Formats: sequence, structure tokens, C-alpha cells
Amino acid sequence: MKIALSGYGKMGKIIEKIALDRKHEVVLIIDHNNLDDMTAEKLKEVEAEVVIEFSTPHSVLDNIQVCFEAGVPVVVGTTGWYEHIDELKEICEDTDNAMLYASNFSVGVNIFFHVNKVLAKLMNNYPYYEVQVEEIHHTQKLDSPSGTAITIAEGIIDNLETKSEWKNVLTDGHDVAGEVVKNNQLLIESLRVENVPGTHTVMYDSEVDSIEFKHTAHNRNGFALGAVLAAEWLQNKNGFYSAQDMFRFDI
Ligand SMILES: NC(=O)C1=CN([C@@H]2O[C@H](COP(=O)(O)OP(=O)(O)OC[C@H]3O[C@@H](n4cnc5c(N)ncnc54)[C@H](OP(=O)(O)O)[C@@H]3O)[C@@H](O)[C@H]2O)C=CC1
Ligand SMILES: O=C(O)C1=N[C@H](C(=O)O)C[C@H](O)C1
Repeated sequence: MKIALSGYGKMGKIIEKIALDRKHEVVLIIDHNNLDDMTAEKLKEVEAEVVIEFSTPHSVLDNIQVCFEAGVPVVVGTTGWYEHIDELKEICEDTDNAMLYASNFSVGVNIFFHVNKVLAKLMNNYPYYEVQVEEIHHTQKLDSPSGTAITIAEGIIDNLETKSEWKNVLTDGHDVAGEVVKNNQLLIESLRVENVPGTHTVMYDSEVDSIEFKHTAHNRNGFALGAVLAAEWLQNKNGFYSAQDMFRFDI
């Protein structure tokens, strides 16, 4: 496939390598040097068949609009924009475009998302456990909580009767005990630590014990491979998709 990369930072560079290894062609790379090239005309000129978008929360919406204008399918890994999902879905479907987004493209995290929902449902029988989510990322991360933590929290809220919304606290490791978290709120604690690619933990705590369910990314290769697989999966499709449409777990 002819792939255009929107964003050429930590993720964009690994995606390029994996795309080339999988015999794709990278026909356009957008970074701070050539932001003016992110236009429908340019995407058509280079005959891009898909755009893989890993940029910033501030630029992602405009970049998706450019892809829609050009009629080029877009795979979105950028996080920090999810309050606009409904409007983007509507535009995508109304204009017969194709988009797939994921807060996390790694297979391991998508397995984690699935088991997290099952666990939350099970915990309805044990209301004396209090649940909390923790995410740890590198210090350059622009958004908090992480997109992955939001997906985890939504999986819990949809399945655990005691929680109906999440509340984020960005800490430098200080005790969050002083934070006002209502009973119906699921606490997401965000920590920023040098060089951490992404660690997510769901903790159920009672007076007598704790259950911890944890995913640790050792590097960014799993995210990048998942994004390239998503670009391949999206070929010849129209519509608005999430990673759940690609990773199907039947049990
Ligand atoms: N879904 C998933 O599996 C994953 C998602 N992510 C998400 O992907 C995003 C990118 O992560 P990461 O690569 O680590 O971030 P980086 O900061 O390393 O890279 C972002 C890149 O986007 C470029 N950029 C800035 N403005 C624009 C613009 N208007 N259009 C296109 N590109 C632009 C930046 O250029 P410059 O540096 O010059 O400003 C930089 O090259 C984040 O939102 C992150 O949360 C990350 C990992 C996995
Ligand atoms: O910014 C990152 O690095 C990551 N962002 C994604 C997120 O916000 O969940 C995915 C992964 O955790 C790494």
C-alpha cells in the first residue's frame, strides 16, 4: 500500500520501519518541517491509499478532516481528542469515508481491554473491593489520562454497577488520598516518569487483599505493528471503526 504518515515522532518513525518491512511504500511524511503539505491535493498527488495519523491532540482533528476531504482512509492512533468521536463518526459516515481509531493498537492491550470488562462484571458480586486505574507514561506525553486508561475506565464503568464516571488525577507520585473522589467516580491516577512507553494497572483493593491486573509495554513496537495491521485491515472498507472491530475476541 502507499502510506502517508501524519506525525513523524517516536511512533511515526517506528511505523515507517514496520511498514517498509511489510513491503509497503511510504509516499509522504508530515512533520514540523512540512506541515503545509498536509492537504487533500498533496495526498491525491502522492496517491496515498491510507494515512496513519500519530501526531498531537492539537493537530489530529484538522488532519483527519484533510483525509476525509481527499477521500483517503485514515488510521488514527493519536489520543486526547475523544470528546469529538460522535461528530467525527457522523462526518465519516455522511461522506462515505473510512476511519479506524484506537487508543492502543497493541494486541496485548486489546486482550487486556477484553479481560478488564469480564473482571469488572465479576466484581459486581464483591462490592467491598474498591477499584482504581493507574497509568504511567513518559514525561513528553501531552494528554492525561492516557487514551488507553480512558478505554479501560469505560470498560469498567459499562460493567461495574457502582461506577458511572471517571475522574483523573495527574500526580507526581504524591498520595492521592486527599483528592475528593465521589463513590460513583472511578479514579484514574496518571504518573509521568522518564522513558516509560506505557504501563496500565487496574487495582481492586479490599481490607484483606488486593487484586492487580497490569499491562506493561516494553517498547513501542506493538503499537506500531498494530497500526500498520489496521491500515491493511481498513483497505477496501468504508465506515467508522475502532480497534474492537479488528481485534475480535469471541469468548
Ligand atoms: N494508539 C496507540 O497505540 C498509541 C498512541 N500514541 C499516541 O500517538 C500520538 C503521538 O505519539 P508520539 O509519536 O509518541 O509523539 P511525538 O511527540 O514523538 O510525535 C508527534 C509528531 O507529530 C508531529 N506534529 C506536530 N504537529 C503536527 C501536525 N500538525 N501534523 C502532523 N504532525 C505533527 C510532531 O512534530 P514536532 O516534533 O516537530 O512538533 C512529531 O513528529 C500521541 O497522541 C500518543 O498518545 C502513542 C503510542 C501508541
Ligand atoms: O503517548 C504515548 O506514549 C502512548 N499513548 C497511548 C495512550 O494515550 O494510551 C498509547 C500508549 O499507552 C502510549
